[in-house]
Amino acid sequence: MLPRPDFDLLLFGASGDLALRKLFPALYRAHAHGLLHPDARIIGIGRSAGNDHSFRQRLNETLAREDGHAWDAFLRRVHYISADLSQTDAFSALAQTVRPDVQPIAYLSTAPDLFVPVCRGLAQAGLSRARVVLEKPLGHDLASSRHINAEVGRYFPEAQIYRIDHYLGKPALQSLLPLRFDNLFFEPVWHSGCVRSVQITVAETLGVGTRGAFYDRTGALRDMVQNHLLQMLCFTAMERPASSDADAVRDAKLAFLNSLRIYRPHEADIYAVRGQYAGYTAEPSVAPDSRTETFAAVQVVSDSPRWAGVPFYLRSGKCMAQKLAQIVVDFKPAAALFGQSANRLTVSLQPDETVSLRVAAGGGQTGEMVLDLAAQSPERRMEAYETLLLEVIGGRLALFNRRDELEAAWAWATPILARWQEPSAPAPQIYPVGSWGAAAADALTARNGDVWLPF
Ligand SMILES: NC(=O)C1=CN([C@@H]2O[C@H](COP(=O)(O)OP(=O)(O)OC[C@H]3O[C@@H](n4cnc5c(N)ncnc54)[C@H](OP(=O)(O)O)[C@@H]3O)[C@@H](O)[C@H]2O)C=CC1
Ligand SMILES: O=C1O[C@H](COP(=O)(O)O)[C@@H](O)[C@H](O)[C@H]1O
Repeated sequence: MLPRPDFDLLLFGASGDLALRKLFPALYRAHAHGLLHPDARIIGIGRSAGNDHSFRQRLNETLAREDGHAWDAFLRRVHYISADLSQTDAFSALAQTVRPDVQPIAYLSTAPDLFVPVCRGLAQAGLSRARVVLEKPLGHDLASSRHINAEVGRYFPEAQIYRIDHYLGKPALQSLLPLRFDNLFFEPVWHSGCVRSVQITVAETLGVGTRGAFYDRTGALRDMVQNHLLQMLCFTAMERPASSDADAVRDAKLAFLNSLRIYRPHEADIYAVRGQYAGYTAEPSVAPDSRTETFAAVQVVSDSPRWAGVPFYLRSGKCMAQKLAQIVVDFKPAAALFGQSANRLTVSLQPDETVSLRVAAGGGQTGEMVLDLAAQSPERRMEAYETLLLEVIGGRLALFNRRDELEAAWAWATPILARWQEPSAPAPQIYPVGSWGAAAADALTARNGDVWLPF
């Protein structure tokens, strides 16, 4: 077992949706499996009034667990402070609650407009040794992301900043690196000579639910594509890193992101499609005339020599037919001798965690070789947020985004977003709930003689 360092976690936004739905359950699971130091504390901070007792009661009501002993012990770790983080005087009292001899961790599960005031407040209150965890979205375009990064960088060095993309905590995505780089079977054919196309789909069945106010300002390209899908693409298409160190992997991702073609407005109209599910504008806190996209599909082009001419298709949306996240690498057919066949490698992140390879089996037959990652794993599969929280506690940066990577991703996404702001841009195409998104996305693949896979 890895060492279990002691810590005080200042969880900003503790009363919010993400903290209650994902972060506290993840911390509880880590606790219940004995992965937290016995003295480690979680100090929740929110604007709502409350104290340790009332907040524990709230957790009890929201997240009650059956196994009473572990849950009670977990609740004893949890404290709550009510503070208005936009006020500079909030921080000295917070800093005094942190034990001087343990690692402070500040997890900012708040809107990004609080990132700078909180970082400034923490540093001025003497907590500049804290590790700082920043939730996405870090800004809403390249300029705002640069601004936040520059401001946060005035108070904390890059080595203490953990920018979350929870897809990097998904085990099947992590499996992609050893799959590619540690197997002689794959790396030699991982290039435009053998790969016909790459497709990445992250589809959700639910709509925006209670997050309409946030989502309507955000949209699918910012919410999912700029971060989760581009990270999946980086793992799929980056060059071999010089080593497995955090910075070597981040250097390789950065180089790939810098190879992506930045679209001019007329190219955005050709290569990017947006859609909106029917009924979206009637959702709570959504503008009745909203043009926000709940579905985005983009053909990405890399100018790296490895990928010359290979289309990368990305799509993501809400209210789609199925909840799934997968990467499909579609290989070119070999010159036919016994009948034509093309291999296809599918890495499924969810709902199943599998790697499937379609192979020709002779006599015109093709079959799937399926590796069930979850069934094969001798260890408990952790949910992404548990993995990432344990990485922060352990001080390991490899699964977090570096500033330059994030800005390269924004540099790619921002011109498309800017085009979509223009009145002359094609409006989002309405798609039926339970479908595969805007039909116009089919034109992206059809143009190259492809279809969205595997449907
Ligand atoms: N929810 C999700 O599924 C995901 C969210 N995220 C990101 O995580 C962040 C948090 O999201 P979410 O939990 O949904 O947001 P919520 O709006 O549900 O929660 C915001 C939290 O911030 C607190 N807060 C707001 N203003 C202040 C203030 N002035 N002083 C002190 N506390 C304040 C709120 O306190 P109070 O409620 O007490 O007023 C609440 O705890 C956002 O950046 C979001 O984009 C990222 C991925 C998924
Ligand atoms: O970051 C986000 O991700 C979730 C989807 O995450 P998943 O792990 O359930 O696939 C998405 O619903 C949310 O809108 C977005 O902010």
